[in-house]
Amino acid sequence: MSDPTNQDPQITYTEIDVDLDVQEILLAASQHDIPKLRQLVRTQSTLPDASNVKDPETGYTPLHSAIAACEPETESQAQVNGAATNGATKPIDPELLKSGETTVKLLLQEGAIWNDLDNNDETPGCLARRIGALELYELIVDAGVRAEMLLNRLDGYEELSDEGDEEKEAGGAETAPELVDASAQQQEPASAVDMENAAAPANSDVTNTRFLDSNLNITNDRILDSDQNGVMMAWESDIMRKSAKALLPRPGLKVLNVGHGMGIVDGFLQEQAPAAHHIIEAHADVVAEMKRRGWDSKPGVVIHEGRWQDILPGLVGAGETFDAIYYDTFAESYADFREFFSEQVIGLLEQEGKWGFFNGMGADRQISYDVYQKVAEMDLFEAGFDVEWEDIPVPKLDGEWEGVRRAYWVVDNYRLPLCRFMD
Ligand SMILES: C[S@@+](CC[C@H](N)C(=O)[O-])C[C@H]1O[C@@H](n2cnc3c(N)ncnc32)[C@H](O)[C@@H]1O
Repeated sequence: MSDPTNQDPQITYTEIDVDLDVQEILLAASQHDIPKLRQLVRTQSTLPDASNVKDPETGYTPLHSAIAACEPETESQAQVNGAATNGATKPIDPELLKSGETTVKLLLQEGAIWNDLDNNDETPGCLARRIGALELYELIVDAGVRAEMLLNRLDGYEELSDEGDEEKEAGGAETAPELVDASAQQQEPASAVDMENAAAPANSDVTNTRFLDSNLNITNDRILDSDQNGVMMAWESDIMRKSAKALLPRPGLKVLNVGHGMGIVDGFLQEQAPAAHHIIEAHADVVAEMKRRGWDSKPGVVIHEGRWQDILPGLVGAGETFDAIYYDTFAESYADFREFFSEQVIGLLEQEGKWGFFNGMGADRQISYDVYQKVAEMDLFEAGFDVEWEDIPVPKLDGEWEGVRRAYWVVDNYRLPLCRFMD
């Protein structure tokens, strides 16, 4: 057994120094003391990553501390100025908010991670939103957009390189964490969110292939993969109905749906009486189920068995075009989605056509949802599309997740996208 009194004094002093350094930075951040904070994070600190230190008890980073300092007091239930109150929250002092903004901007410039988690599972943006500091929330969202755009570009850059490709395809190289829960390990910040299920790893090729090789559990109200991830759930029906109606406003149009799942959106598309209805589906179990339900004998329906990556070039080559396109796949990354709209939709959509997608990116945390809405908007713009968003309230889903590995939907409103070619 070791003797606890026999410690190396050097180590003890170093630990104390490190702790004091951390507390000094966090204090300067919470006091919005810009000169001191700048000095500490730039020059004075011996810490390797001074902008991202953490309080061991709360998990607060300097960003958390700067934002938390703006939290308005709750007027005491008991008495304020002698009168009883209802416990309402006071507005944030404008001066405090202003100094908070300057501090947050400085920290972001100095490399503070926008989505690091504290011990309460909150990112700095979550904290800002909870206390009503919306100006600070927007600063963090913008930082998230910049980080994600950069990472997405770097991801594309890596793909151009020949070297190491085999390793990447074998699943060895791609370790970038997903947008939401990677936040705690954000020295290598997040990237490549999954389009729907944030529980699935972000390596699109390997993950999609593994998903397509796995057995599915298909019931009346859900499809689960072999890891109990929700592939599709009946609570999404209202979203599917509204998407189908927005895409096909009148009968006689030509539509393409990518990803049949439970056939919910395809059912609603059928109700709009399309002249032709193409469906691409890659999973053998889903294809078998759709045939069992007679989809292959519905008038005007054409089923393409396989991945859209393999099917669409043939359709483009054959000169097929559509008035409406819908995209809702599973276990694909944002990079796949971007490839879909920037490389494929362009060749398939009629000039006056409309297209949409299941907008589940980052939906297990409001700030991630907001960041990815902006990222998608910018990439859609770059690819030549305008997008309109319609907010649809999502009912409370508390009972829905029983038996599902992870709740992939947490935010209050679904933002339904409707995209068109720019004028
Ligand atoms: C979320 S479900 C679609 C749900 C559908 N919107 C509905 O209303 O029921 C996703 C579907 O996409 C399919 N899928 C996944 N990757 C695909 C790919 N690369 N190409 C085509 N289909 C794919 C899955 O097998 C699954 O059936």
